[in-house]
Amino acid sequence: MRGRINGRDLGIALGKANTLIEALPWLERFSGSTLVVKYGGNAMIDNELKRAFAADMVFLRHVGIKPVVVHGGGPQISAMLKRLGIASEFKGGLRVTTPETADVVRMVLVGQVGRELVGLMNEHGPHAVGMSGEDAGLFTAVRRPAIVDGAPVDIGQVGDVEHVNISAVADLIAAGRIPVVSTVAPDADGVLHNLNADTAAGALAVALRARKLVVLTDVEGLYRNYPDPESLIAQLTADELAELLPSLEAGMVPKMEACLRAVKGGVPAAHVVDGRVPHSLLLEVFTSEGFGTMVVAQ
Ligand SMILES: Nc1ncnc2c1ncn2[C@@H]1O[C@H](COP(=O)(O)OP(=O)(O)O)[C@@H](O)[C@H]1O
Ligand SMILES: CC(=O)N[C@@H](CCC(=O)OP(=O)(O)O)C(=O)O
Repeated sequence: MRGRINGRDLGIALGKANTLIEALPWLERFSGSTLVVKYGGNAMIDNELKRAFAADMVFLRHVGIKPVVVHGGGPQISAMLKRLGIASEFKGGLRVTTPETADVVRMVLVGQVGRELVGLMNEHGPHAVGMSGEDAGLFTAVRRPAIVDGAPVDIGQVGDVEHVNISAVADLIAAGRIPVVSTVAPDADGVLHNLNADTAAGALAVALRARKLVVLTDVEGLYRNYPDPESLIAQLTADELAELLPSLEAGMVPKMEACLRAVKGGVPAAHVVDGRVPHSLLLEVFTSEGFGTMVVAQ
């Protein structure tokens, strides 16, 4: 039987009630809106964190917000390539992708990382549906080079999102499901491309006219002078970010480009938050203080 709140516990109980009521204005504001959440491979540290993430997505769904998950898996792909004796190489923050690498990327993202997240969310009920850019024509890719020292360098089957077929996810959202998107996609000729997950999340947030893009990673947010902890940026505008971009290092480049693309494409706010902190997404969405770094149009 449930214990009843008694006088001794009242302080703690009122604290819980205050936490719930602090969320009210944010629930009112965001209920009914679409939230694109990018869950980075580096933030998938242990099962407990992944479970907390899955519970957060289901929580959002239950309070009337429409989460769309785009997951990464860079470290997981690198681990599988190593097991298979295939070298990993990155240029300008993007993986050099041969046809053989592309097969491994698809196998790990679709068959392993995406599956696991879908399974964790579905422990709460039949909520999540996994799909990749190949399903229902969700993404069409266009080959992109890496930018190294200001110059384009060919890195194989790596793509940007050329076209999004929003009906592929809109139908799932309308049915009350949580789409969990793995970022591989065919180009116009049907050739499989590896999409950076930040890039794909930014493009999807714009196409879906999302209310927010939230990127979960393994740092507290964007640092002006990485890794000086004093230089963490709480908020910046698209113009300020555009100015800062050329000075950023590898992993942060696609992430901040995605935030910029989202905000310039009409998404009111893009956030980078620390996915190593359990429930960091709830702290960002439902507290007045917010969490991590927020990018706004102006
Ligand atoms: N200015 C910066 N602010 C924050 N992190 C930075 C910055 N420059 C480089 N980084 C690096 O970017 C990493 C995050 O990118 P990445 O490793 O690709 O993560 P994810 O798997 O979440 O996409 C951080 O762990 C950090 O080492
Ligand atoms: C082109 C490219 O670099 N694709 C990424 C896709 C996965 C990803 O983006 O994962 P994270 O978000 O965990 O970094 C890769 O192959 O690692």
